[in-house]
Order: sequence, then C-alpha cells, then structure tokens
Amino acid sequence: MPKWKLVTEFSFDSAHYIKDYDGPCGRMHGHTYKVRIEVQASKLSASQYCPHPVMVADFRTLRWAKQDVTKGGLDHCVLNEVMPPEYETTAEMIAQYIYDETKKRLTSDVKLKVAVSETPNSWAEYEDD
Ligand SMILES: Nc1nc2c(c(=O)[nH]1)N=C([C@H](O)[C@H](O)COP(=O)(O)OP(=O)(O)OP(=O)(O)O)CN2
Ligand SMILES: [Zn+2]
Repeated sequence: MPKWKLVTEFSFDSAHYIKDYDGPCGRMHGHTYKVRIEVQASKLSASQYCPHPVMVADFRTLRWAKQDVTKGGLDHCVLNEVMPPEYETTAEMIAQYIYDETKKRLTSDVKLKVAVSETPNSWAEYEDD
C-alpha cells in the first residue's frame, strides 16, 4: 500500500506557568516552543485551500499554531489563558492540545504525531493510536 509521510517544524513564543508547581516553573516565564508535526496517510485528499486530491494535509493547516494568538494560533500569548483548563501547560499537554486541535482539521484516515519542546534538550511527544 502506498504511504506518504509529511513532517513540518515551527516555533512560537509564549508565556506560561505550571499550576501548583513547587519551583521556578510555577512562576510566569516564557519559552520559544518548538513543534514537530508528523502525518501519514495512504491516500491524498482535497483541502481547505485546494479542491484537488493532491495532499495528505496542507502544510498551512498543520502549522496553524504558529500564527499569532489574535489569528487563532498560540504565538505571543499566555498559554494558561488560551488553552482550555483541562490541559495543563506542560510540554506533554501542549502537545496533546495541538494534537487534538490539529486532528479536527484533518480527514479521519490521517495518522498524526505531535512533539513539543520548551528547551533545546527536552521533547514531549503525543499520539493516539
Ligand atoms: N515532564 C516535564 N517536565 C517539566 C516541564 C514539562 O513541561 N514537562 N516543564 C518545566 C518548566 O516549564 C520549565 O520551564 C522547564 O524547566 P527546565 O527543564 O528546568 O529547563 P531549563 O532550561 O531551565 O533547564 P536547566 O537544566 O536548568 O538548564 C519543568 N519540567
Ligand atoms: Zn516552562
């Protein structure tokens, strides 16, 4: 069976604090978050921007979180104020949030994986099989 895999990486700058964290991460501070999104599918589809079945998913769609918060993304915001309260602002749950929001924008056959990094040496990855 044919299979396509797309990978896109982007960053955004935002502030956050981890609620009830005993240490500096409990105070408001900022990161340049790095995000890596991988999608896989065995067929191509039309998209929001292109009516022909020529893409797994449009890179523009996958990169929604890179946009300024006033345009629906996560750039230049306080994540605790923008993400729904059921998500804590750990790298784990930011990855989960980006996964959940990205999944809504994709066709159901597309397999998705999201990784988030707050600092150069640490990554959290989320997928849901
Ligand atoms: N599993 C997780 N652990 C931590 C998270 C997280 O999201 N998931 N987040 C934090 C803090 O947000 C913090 O900003 C990161 O702190 P830290 O790892 O200490 O980063 P530093 O670059 O300051 O690390 P140094 O080792 O001091 O250079 C903490 N943990
Ligand atoms: Zn932090």
